[in-house]
Formats: sequence, C-alpha cells, structure tokens
Amino acid sequence: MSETEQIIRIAAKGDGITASGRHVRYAAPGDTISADGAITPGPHHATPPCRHFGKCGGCQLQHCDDEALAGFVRDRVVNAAEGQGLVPAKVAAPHMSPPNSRRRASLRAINGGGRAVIGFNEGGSHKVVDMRECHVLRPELMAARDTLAAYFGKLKGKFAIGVELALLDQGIDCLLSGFMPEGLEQTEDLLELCRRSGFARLSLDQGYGPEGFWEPEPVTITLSGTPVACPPGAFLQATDDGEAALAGAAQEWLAGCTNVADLFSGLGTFALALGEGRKVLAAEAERAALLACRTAGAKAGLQLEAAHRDLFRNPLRAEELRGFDGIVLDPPRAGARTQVEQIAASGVERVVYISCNPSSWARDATLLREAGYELAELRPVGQFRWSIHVELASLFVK
Ligand SMILES: C[S@@+](CC[C@H](N)C(=O)[O-])C[C@H]1O[C@@H](n2cnc3c(N)ncnc32)[C@H](O)[C@@H]1O
Repeated sequence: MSETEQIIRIAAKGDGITASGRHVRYAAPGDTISADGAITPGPHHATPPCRHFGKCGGCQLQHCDDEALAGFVRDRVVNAAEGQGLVPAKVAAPHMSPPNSRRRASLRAINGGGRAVIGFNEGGSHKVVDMRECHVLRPELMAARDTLAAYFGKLKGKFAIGVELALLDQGIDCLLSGFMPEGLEQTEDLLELCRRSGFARLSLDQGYGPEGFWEPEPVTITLSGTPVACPPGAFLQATDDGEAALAGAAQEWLAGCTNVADLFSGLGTFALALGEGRKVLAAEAERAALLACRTAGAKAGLQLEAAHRDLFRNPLRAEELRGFDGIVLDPPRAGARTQVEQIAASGVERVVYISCNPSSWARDATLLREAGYELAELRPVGQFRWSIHVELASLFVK
C-alpha cells in the first residue's frame, strides 16, 4: 500500500474507498488517507451540520458535500445495474431531496436517567439518540418529537415506545406502539397534548393494530391533487419532492398508455398520478390502503379499479397482464421476483419499475432483460438525504 491514498468513491454501506480497496469511515471522495488512517479532507469533504452525526443511525454521509452525495446516489444505482450486466440507454441526473424535507419518521422513546429520550436508533444499535436537532426531518416532526418528549418525561417506570410520525394534510399523525395512558390523569394529559399541539391524529397500538385515540376530523394525504384517507402507519414516499419525482417519471413514461396496472399500489401514489384519460388497475395487499385508494379514485371520477391481492403469493399472471399497455410497480425492499417473472412473460410494452433497493431491483431487472426488454432510462432518487438508502425510477421497453 502506498504512503497516502485518495478516496475515489463511497461504497454502498457509506465507507469511503481507495483505489486499493481500503475502506475508511467518514471519508469523502477526494480525501487523502495516510498510512495510519488519518483523513485529510479534500474538496468534497463537508462539515456535518448535525451534532448527532456519527452516533445517530439516521445519517451516514453528512461529511459529504452535495456533489459527492449526488455522485453516491448515481453510482449506487448505476453500479447495481452494471453488476447484473444491465446497460441503461440513459441515466438522468439524480433527484436529491433538500434538508428538512422528510415527512415521515420511525423514532423510539425510552427512559434514560429519569427522563424520556426520543430519537432515531443509534447506528447498528438498539440505543436511542436523544435527538435535540435533526436536519432531515420537517420542522413539524421535530416539534412533535419535543412535545412527546415532555409528555413521556412525566411517566414513571421503564418504557420503550415506538413513535411513528407523519405529516398529513391536517397536521401531525402520530402512532405510538407499546404505550397506553394509565388512569384519568395520563389520558387527559395526552388529550390536552393533542389539542394544544394541533395533532391531526394520535393512534395507539398495543400489539393488536392501531386504535384511534384522537382524530377531530378524518385525516387525508393529498396525492397528485386528490385527498386520500390515510390509515395509521400507511406507506408514504419519504418527501413531497421525492414523491413528485417518482410520480412524474411514471406520468411521463406512461403518457401514451390507456390501460395501466399499478402493482404494490399502496394509497395510490402512482395510480392517482396517472389520473384521467386511462384505465388504471391498482393492486395491493394492505386492505385499508387499497380501500382508501379505491374511494379516492371514485371521488375524483377516475377509471380506477382496485384489487386486493398478495402479489408475492398470487402475482398478476402474464395472461391477466396482457390487456395492459403499461405497468408501474413499486414493491417493498425485497423486490418482486415472482411478479416480475409474470411481467417478463406478458410482453407488456412499457414497464416502469420504481424501487427503494437497487440490489433487488437489479436482480429482478435481469428477468426483464432476458425476456427482451431494454432499460431505456434510469433515474436515481435520493429521498433519504445523507443516508445510504437510495431509490430509483426505471423504464423498461419491449
Ligand atoms: C414501497 S411501498 C409502495 C406503495 C405505493 N406505490 C406508493 O408509492 O405510495 C410497497 C407497497 O407494497 C405493499 N405490499 C407489500 N407486500 C405486498 C404483497 N405481498 N402483495 C401486494 N402488496 C404488497 C405494501 O403494503 C406497500 O403499500
């Protein structure tokens, strides 16, 4: 190994890598690494904005400037494609979400040293960060965190509470798991907290599914201009601008299609974006989300049919797909191998594959390539700013 080496890129797990393959934590592309591992910052090394960086599991890359972050997101997607022998005809510049734009978060609350600690988990640990600031969350989510910290601070005894926060049309939606107020005083305090802090909804899950505690008016999330009833804990794209980038890709790429299947449709982020002028079939396993999507589509006067279906065990078969001229799919992190096998066999002309995991996407995509599809465009998306989670939109054409 030479005396000093330069970091040439960021690896999938966030380490900087030198040309000789040495991994260095918290090193940015262009940094110089001495033989003893000391980092001399290069032109892309940034000062992390958050005091919790290095401990908090929410961010891994605050030491990288915007150019290095965008490069990481692009490389992660392109390398996943190339690793499976996929050659995109076009790679768009990455879409990067700005600071303080994330509209949902899964935090944990525990008691430590006689007070409540609420935050993301520490990296690679079950410990919780006492999150005094956050540069990724919307300020409304941080304000809700602070309010809950004050409430939980009054609880006696040990606790470990799951805290899911999302920003909906009416304000903060909060789902607490593993907590139930005890007695009249705690219950009234919690109601007062909801009133005073303008929470839109608070639900409690004791292990049997969310139960309503506070919801003065039914909550909605507006997707592509259509308000959709939002069940507690429903999937939402992480940022407004990320949703717009992904939905925009589906709209653009399926513009000429008249009969589209939206698979793993959730609340209808893509089905509703595809909107008027075509038939859309939305298929999804989560019943509450599917019903919300169906009702919203009907109210908006769209030709939207919603099918309740487990697409892992019972994928839409090639024969069922053949009537469509476009498909958009957005499966969970594991990908959708069995469903993609059926899509590959269907020969449907345009397939838009949205993914939150470049590795499972690339493995699935090889099935499309083997069936004669071309990867016409790849759009890397960095909704989880400063983290190693990378998403993408892709267009396959037969
Ligand atoms: C990444 S989310 C995408 C949701 C939606 N497309 C959106 O953008 O808001 C994945 C969706 O797949 C659904 N899902 C998970 N497993 C499924 C299965 N076996 N069959 C059908 N849908 C499933 C989840 O409920 C979730 O709504």
